[in-house]
Amino acid sequence: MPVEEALERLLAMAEATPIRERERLPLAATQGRVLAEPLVSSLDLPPWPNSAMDGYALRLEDWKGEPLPVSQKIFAGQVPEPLQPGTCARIFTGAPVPAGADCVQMQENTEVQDDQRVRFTEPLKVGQNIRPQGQETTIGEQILAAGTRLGPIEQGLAASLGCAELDVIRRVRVAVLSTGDELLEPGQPLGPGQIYNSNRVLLCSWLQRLGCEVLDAGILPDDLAATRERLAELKDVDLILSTGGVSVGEADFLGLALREAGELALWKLAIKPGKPLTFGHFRGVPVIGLPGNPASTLVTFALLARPYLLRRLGVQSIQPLRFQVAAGFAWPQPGNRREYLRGRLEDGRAIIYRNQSSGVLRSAAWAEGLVEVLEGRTLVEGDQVAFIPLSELLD
Ligand SMILES: Nc1nc2c(c(=O)[nH]1)N[C@H]1C(S)=C(S)[C@@H](COP(=O)(O)OP(=O)(O)OC[C@H]3O[C@@H](n4cnc5c(N)ncnc54)[C@H](O)[C@@H]3O)O[C@H]1N2
Ligand code: MOO
Ligand SMILES: [Mg+2]
Repeated sequence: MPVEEALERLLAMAEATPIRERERLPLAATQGRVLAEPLVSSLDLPPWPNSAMDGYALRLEDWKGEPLPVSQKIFAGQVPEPLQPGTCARIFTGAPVPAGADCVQMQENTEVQDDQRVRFTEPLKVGQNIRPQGQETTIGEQILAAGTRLGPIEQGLAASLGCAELDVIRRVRVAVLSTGDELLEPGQPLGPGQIYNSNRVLLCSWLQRLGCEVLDAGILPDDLAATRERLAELKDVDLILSTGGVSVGEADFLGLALREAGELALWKLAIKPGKPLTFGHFRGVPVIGLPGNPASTLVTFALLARPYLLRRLGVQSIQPLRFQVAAGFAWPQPGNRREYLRGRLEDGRAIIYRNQSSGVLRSAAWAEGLVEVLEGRTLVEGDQVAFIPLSELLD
């Protein structure tokens, strides 16, 4: 199955089981969360016309080339008197423009005379250096759509509109399961035949960055009965995300357990790394089985599980930024799967890590992004390839 089709099917399944429960949170606690309601402005921004510069406010008509006396001084936070005709007002950035004034000259373009009157040394236009009321936002305008993910910028924007709390979709509850008899948690001495579990922490901390509630379901031995049992225990979650045990080996039981339960939906993708990615349900709970090789786990989580999770929350824009760059490497052998090579940009070209084995997580730590090579494609140096920054995928 081509990658696009797999993604479409995953997204369709996500849309069929949207998470709708919401909670009201203090603004500062909404980082990474998804807006449940459109954010509509209850004020004009700015609420009143204000000065964009430190200088002098005046009515242009009053200025006939002669210096003007200063009738008041207005700081940000103060409420000015209406401007006396024939005068100017000393004004500072962010201070309200007095009624009657229609432009501000910055102080660099003025000279204060000995008699304290102000001479304007440069031409002026109506509206100059005034930020009009409602220039950014007017009352009733929709500022952010429901389904927007909140980050520092959106939080800042909500604060500028006076929101102290926001309604967000509750977190997705994800159980993370690592499968494999060979796995050992870091911190213990490695025995013969063992390797440390790297997928667990990789996924748990990635999910946390995405705003998920993570339930660490530990390590599952390679055993069909144990797999069935553990899957059955994880019934209060929105998704079971496992790694390993999805290929065709005699110790790969995850796909088998789903097939047995009659709910295996997706298997064998034209993606490298990540071919055996598995999606299904176990007694109604969605299960995504990521392939166990660490780089396969990473690529399939980034490109398939992440958008699935975001879509469960109602997020519409899930496509990461990608751009075309010149390949700084050759790709002489066309593949029958779409490849996501761990690469970086050097002198404007994409170069790739020397070892692209799906077992080598170090390739991704070295990389700045995924270089997409389409199925059937060959490349000579200088050909255009798509580059997806990893930073786009991590949050
Ligand atoms: N005969 C075939 N063999 C394999 C095929 C195939 O099509 N035919 N596909 C290969 C591909 S592609 C992949 S990817 C792997 C996927 O295998 P599984 O998802 O079943 O994963 P495991 O076999 O359990 O483990 C694979 C590999 O990854 C290591 N691993 C697993 N979990 C972790 C973890 N939590 N932390 C670190 N490393 C982990 C595990 O030790 C294995 O080395 O199958 C190929 N085989
Ligand atoms: O798809 Mo497996 O693609 O070697 O990592
Ligand atoms: Mg296997």
